[in-house]
Amino acid sequence: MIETHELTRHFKDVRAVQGIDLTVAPGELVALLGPNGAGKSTTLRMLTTLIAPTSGTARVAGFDVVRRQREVRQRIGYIGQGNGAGHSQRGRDELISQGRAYGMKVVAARRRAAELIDSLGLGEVADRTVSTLSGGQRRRLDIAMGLIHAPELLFLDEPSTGLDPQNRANLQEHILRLRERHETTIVLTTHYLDEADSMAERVIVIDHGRIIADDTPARLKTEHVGDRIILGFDHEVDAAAAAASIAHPLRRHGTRLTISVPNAPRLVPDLLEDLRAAGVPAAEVEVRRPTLDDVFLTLTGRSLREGGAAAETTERDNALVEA
Ligand SMILES: Nc1ncnc2c1ncn2[C@@H]1O[C@H](COP(=O)(O)OP(=O)(O)OP(=O)(O)O)[C@@H](O)[C@H]1O
Repeated sequence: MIETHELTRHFKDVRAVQGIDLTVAPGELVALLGPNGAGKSTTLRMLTTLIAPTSGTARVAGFDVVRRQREVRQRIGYIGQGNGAGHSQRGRDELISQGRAYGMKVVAARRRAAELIDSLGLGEVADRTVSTLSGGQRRRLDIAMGLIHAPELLFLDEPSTGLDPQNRANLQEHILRLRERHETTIVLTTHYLDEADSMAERVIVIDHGRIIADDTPARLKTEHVGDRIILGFDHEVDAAAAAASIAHPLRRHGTRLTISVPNAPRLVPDLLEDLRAAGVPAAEVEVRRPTLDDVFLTLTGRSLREGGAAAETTERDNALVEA
């Protein structure tokens, strides 16, 4: 569905995108994750023919983005960061006009608008003037606009930025449902770690215009960071004795041990039992599973949250229990 080779875009001396090789198969849901200024939007704008690459090539839906712009545009939907929908028309009419702009017959545009209003839960608001809609409703209408011509491939640039957590969750659910129904390939950009983690099967981490990792969220976390088990003991001498009996890599700080393991929840029961059998039972245990931010931190030495890159607090799987 998408194939790029050394895709590059410079703005004077800013190297926004530096040689991206990317393949996206039909039906995939891919999230481009990276801090502000990483080059996500610029990549999307090249793939949607809005700007030309400085060098390199990209084929989207089977056509070259520079030489066959019209063919590419007919096959894709693009929902940018701004608000596409106008203000004075009713949502339903906006949708129908958009369909007409894509050359659809009025009957077909009406039918498709009705279908999207249904799939995106816009039933109650479709007949209201766009200017009266809430942020979340507007964003869903934007998505319907991008889908009116039934594109094979949908690009969403930060679809949920600016929405409150409830509206964001709601929008994510709609995107997932929509994808199930219409089998659309979806590429979205986000700087919300939880959004990339929960929605995408594949996360492409971009930093300084380059792809630095590309995998499922679970594999990114296991391969780049791994789990940690933190054990607390009543006395330092017990912690030292326990450390000597544990085969996994670990660090000791006084009465606490931090153990690095691939799959903590499965290891904890045996580990606790072994320590009890060895006469050095743990007093506390905490399992810490990595977030995509930990992955980014491991890869770059920086946090995605720095500089407000990702405002959302990601829930860590921290369970502090009495052992
Ligand atoms: N039209 C432009 N002219 C000059 N520089 C630009 C232009 N568009 C983007 N840039 C620069 O290119 C770099 C990449 O920007 P881009 O918008 O692609 O990042 P991003 O990852 O989408 O960030 P954000 O999450 O903030 O949208 C930034 O340094 C940006 O300032």
